[in-house]
Amino acid sequence: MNVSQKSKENKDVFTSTQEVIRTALQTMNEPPAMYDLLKEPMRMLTVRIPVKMDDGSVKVFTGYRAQHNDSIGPTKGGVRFHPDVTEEEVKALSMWMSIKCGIVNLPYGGGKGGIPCDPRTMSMRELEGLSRGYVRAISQIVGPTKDIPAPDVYTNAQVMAWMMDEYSRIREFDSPSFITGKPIVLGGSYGRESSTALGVTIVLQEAVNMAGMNVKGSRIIIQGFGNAGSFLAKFLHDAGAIIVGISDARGALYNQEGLDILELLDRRDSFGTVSHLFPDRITNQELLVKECDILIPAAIENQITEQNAHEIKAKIVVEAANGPTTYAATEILTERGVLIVPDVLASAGGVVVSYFEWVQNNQGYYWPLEEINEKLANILTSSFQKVYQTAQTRGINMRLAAYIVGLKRITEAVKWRGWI
Ligand SMILES: NC(=O)C1=CN([C@@H]2O[C@H](COP(=O)(O)OP(=O)(O)OC[C@H]3O[C@@H](n4cnc5c(N)ncnc54)[C@H](O)[C@@H]3O)[C@@H](O)[C@H]2O)C=CC1
Ligand SMILES: O=C(O)CCC(=O)C(=O)O
Repeated sequence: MNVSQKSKENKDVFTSTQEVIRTALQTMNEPPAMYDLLKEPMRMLTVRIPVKMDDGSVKVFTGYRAQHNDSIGPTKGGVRFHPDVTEEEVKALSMWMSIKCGIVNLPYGGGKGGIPCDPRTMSMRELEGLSRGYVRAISQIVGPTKDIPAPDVYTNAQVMAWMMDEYSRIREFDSPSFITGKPIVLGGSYGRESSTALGVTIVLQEAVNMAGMNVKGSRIIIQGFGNAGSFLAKFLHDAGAIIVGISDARGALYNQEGLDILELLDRRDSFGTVSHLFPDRITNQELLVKECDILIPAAIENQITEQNAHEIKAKIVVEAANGPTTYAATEILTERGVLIVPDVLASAGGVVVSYFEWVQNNQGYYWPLEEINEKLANILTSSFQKVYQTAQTRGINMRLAAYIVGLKRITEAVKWRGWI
């Protein structure tokens, strides 16, 4: 796909998010001014970041940080390093974060950052320069009580550590609560690394119960084998599911008898790539329409569209990725009786444990893993039920229901503050 097609797709992601927000607010009888406030991030910063590359040249990168709405509290959300990042995509991602935080009741609004770049072709020294340069460029608008970044696609605990160190140097005091997803030794939380996948597993279990199915013995396809996808494959494999398909940026693997997940986990690289090691690779698009009971997109946006929604075989789609299904495809799948657990609910485990990390940093007292996972399970189980019941009671699809649940707290906060 060429650059202009990608940027058109990202624009579509942004405008269709606006449409779902508009419909949700209308259903909630909110005044038009509420939509005017929430249809765009309240702040969008674009920065230029010069980085000295290993060959002696200077490369200037573009960076974005979007802050959607801070009526409930500081904004929160990951930073993405990926070649396809665009301004529209980062804006949409920040809007989804607001809704996600609203659904799981966190004292945050949504934020998101991104840099169009390809970390797979950069050295560690260049990546460190880029991570530190990004923090210097956005330092005025971020901070533990303003906007708290975290990992997303192709960023990890090492990138968070560099960013935290740079911020602490600028402010001249140690600031662990500036960012989450850090290594444990620097104030990271137990369970953050696996939290997105654990959250997906918890809501998947709820969805399976509602559909009268069992995780054990279910045939599952997972698109994406990075942080979210790889932990998910392990958790679901351990729960007795048969993982029949996985994929990464280079292709996909499918075997209706089940893949050898432990071997794939062992051989994947640090960017979540493994499919190129096998000769019988298929494409990501071919994988999505293969036979399975449950489909879990856990990579990037716009994967299930009007083009392939009719061919999806799964009975349940659980969105670990942000924005993998277009709204038109949501309607087609719902019409076909496919139960969708939307991204803003299914992928909320990461930000929930990021919140726990921030709380622990602020109080300087750290919780054991069992306590974190138990708190996470309670939040996500009740959030699933809230969204599911809203969908049932109003006779609407799960995505619109999730937006209504998520927007409710934001609109309340906006009104109490006297903004509208
Ligand atoms: N890491 C986190 O805490 C959270 C992540 N998410 C979402 O989960 C999704 C995956 O994120 P992570 O696992 O953290 O990223 P990651 O960087 O660890 O892994 C990304 C995976 O997607 C694959 N990928 C990249 N470009 C692709 C393409 N064009 N087509 C197919 N596959 C491609 C990569 O090969 C890799 O397997 C994203 O949508 C992210 O926003 C959501 C909530 C939290
Ligand atoms: O952990 C966080 O703060 C945010 C994670 C994130 O970017 C997401 O849920 O999409």
